[in-house]
Amino acid sequence: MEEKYKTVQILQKSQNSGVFHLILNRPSVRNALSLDFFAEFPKALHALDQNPNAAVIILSGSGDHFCAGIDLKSLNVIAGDHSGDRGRSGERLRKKIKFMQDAITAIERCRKPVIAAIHGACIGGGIDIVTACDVRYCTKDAIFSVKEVDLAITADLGTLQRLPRIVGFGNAMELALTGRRFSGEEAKELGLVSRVFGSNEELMEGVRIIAEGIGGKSPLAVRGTKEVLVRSREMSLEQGLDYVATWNSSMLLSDDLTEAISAQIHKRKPLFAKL
Ligand SMILES: CC/C=C\C=C\CC(=O)SCCNC(=O)CCNC(=O)[C@H](O)C(C)(C)COP(=O)(O)OP(=O)(O)OC[C@H]1O[C@@H](n2cnc3c(N)ncnc32)[C@H](O)[C@@H]1OP(=O)(O)O
Repeated sequence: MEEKYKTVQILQKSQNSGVFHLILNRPSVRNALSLDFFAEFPKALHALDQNPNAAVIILSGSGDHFCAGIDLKSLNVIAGDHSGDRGRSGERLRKKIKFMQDAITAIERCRKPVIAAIHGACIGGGIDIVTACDVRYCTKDAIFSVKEVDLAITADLGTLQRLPRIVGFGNAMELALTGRRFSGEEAKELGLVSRVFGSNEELMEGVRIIAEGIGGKSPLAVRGTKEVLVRSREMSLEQGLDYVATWNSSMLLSDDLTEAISAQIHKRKPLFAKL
């Protein structure tokens, strides 16, 4: 039985496809991110990571928007504790920020691919989330903004680290310094999303097909591809090549390789054991 969450929801829309939906689920406040969210989100991802039936995760928002960023009412709770010694209250605040960062990084730690399906607004903390995802798609009417600077905040949950690696340093700097809104089409031009869909229905259907395609591949090869790509960002070319050689020195011994080759030769669909 899946755990019940207040801020997110896990759904499996079709049995056996391996595709699970993780939905930001506070539509009345446009899926704004409360402190509860930062506790529940990594738990939900961990549950999916550990679920052998889950091969791919689609992350989306319920209602009219993907995510309105940090819950502005929680910001007071997060940053408003000035009690006691200033050094100690600073240390408490640092601990909270690290806890929130960790919740977003849980996306990268998840062994299964996480695909963001973005519609409507994706603002501030929403950008922190989608830049940690493995693949991003959006609707034509999606609106993005690295909004933190307008709230007198230096974005601190990953956007300033991950966005430049996706759209390039200059583009990330311009978006983060201006906080300006940009469209789904511009997000595609920048390389922030891989494809733009005409409507939310088309987005969810298109992403489902893509996710099912990935879900039908060798779970070990998919896991290895995510792991090696994410880890290689921090490595030199030589270190990255060394890492993948070590990785494959065990993974290439798996039954998946023989199954994939046999399926290719016999022109049939491969069948892989779950992870
Ligand atoms: C330590 C710090 C860590 C992280 C920091 C992250 C920083 C950020 O995330 S910065 C970004 C903050 N977010 C925003 O500035 C966005 C604010 N919201 C909007 O711009 C709009 O709501 C919208 C997302 C464009 C959607 O517009 P619309 O559909 O017209 O809805 P509204 O009528 O504006 O809102 C409906 C309802 O939701 C409440 N709400 C919206 N956003 C938030 C939010 N971020 N936090 C809390 N509540 C939010 C809004 O107040 C309305 O509530 P009612 O009670 O119905 O009035």
